[in-house]
Amino acid sequence: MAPRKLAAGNWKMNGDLAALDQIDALARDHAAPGCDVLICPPAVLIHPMAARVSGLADTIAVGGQDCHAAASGAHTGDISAVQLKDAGASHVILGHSERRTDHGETDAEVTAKAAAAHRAGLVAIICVGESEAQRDAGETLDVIAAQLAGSIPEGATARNTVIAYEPIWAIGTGRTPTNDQIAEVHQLMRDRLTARFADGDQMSLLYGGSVKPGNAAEIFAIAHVNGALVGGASLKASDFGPIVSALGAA
Ligand SMILES: O=C[C@H](O)COP(=O)(O)O
Repeated sequence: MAPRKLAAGNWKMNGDLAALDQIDALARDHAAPGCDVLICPPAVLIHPMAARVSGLADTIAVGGQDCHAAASGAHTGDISAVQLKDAGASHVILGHSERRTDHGETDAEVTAKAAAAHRAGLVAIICVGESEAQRDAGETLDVIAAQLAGSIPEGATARNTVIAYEPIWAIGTGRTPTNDQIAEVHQLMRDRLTARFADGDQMSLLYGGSVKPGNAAEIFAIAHVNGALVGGASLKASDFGPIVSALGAA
């Protein structure tokens, strides 16, 4: 079985209730059979967005951007995977570089969060990616291999886990790696996942970092790129829709 195609939008700390209209426009204008579509809005929008998509003919999944490793407890400001599920989420992004940088998240913490997501019945989208200094130092493949080894729990399967490669220097910058650089990392990820997990050959691998309507088709043609994790261009249906369509056509 081939990995599932996934177009995932990460709204980060953007959007409000009025922005939910983008969901209607996306569903109306950009159906892409055979391609899963996911939006991860700020936590306060998960439940209203889930309610909004439940009325749509073409399903759009809703996800969180982080979760705590515990199911409940005295953790002010945090949200558990169980609560995300209860609010209507089916996925959660974990280990995004902005979480690793802004909140000091370690590989071990990402693993614990992913295990919690799996226990709650969520698909964990686990992010890895090198800094510009690491790429310049020729350390990219070692960094990615180490993050993969350290950030994925043992119970991961192709059904409950997606891996996203996001070079930190490409996020929100308008810069992207060359196709060969993306291919090299995605081949490494496929090899490592296949070696470690029984169905690692079926895990979806996303590329993220300045994906736009203008470069999406080219990126989706690269081997072992099964979709995208999109930031800025996921905020408007007029940008995200063509990316979804490009993935559907790939
Ligand atoms: O999670 C999404 C990524 O950080 C990519 O963001 P971007 O598409 O704005 O570069």
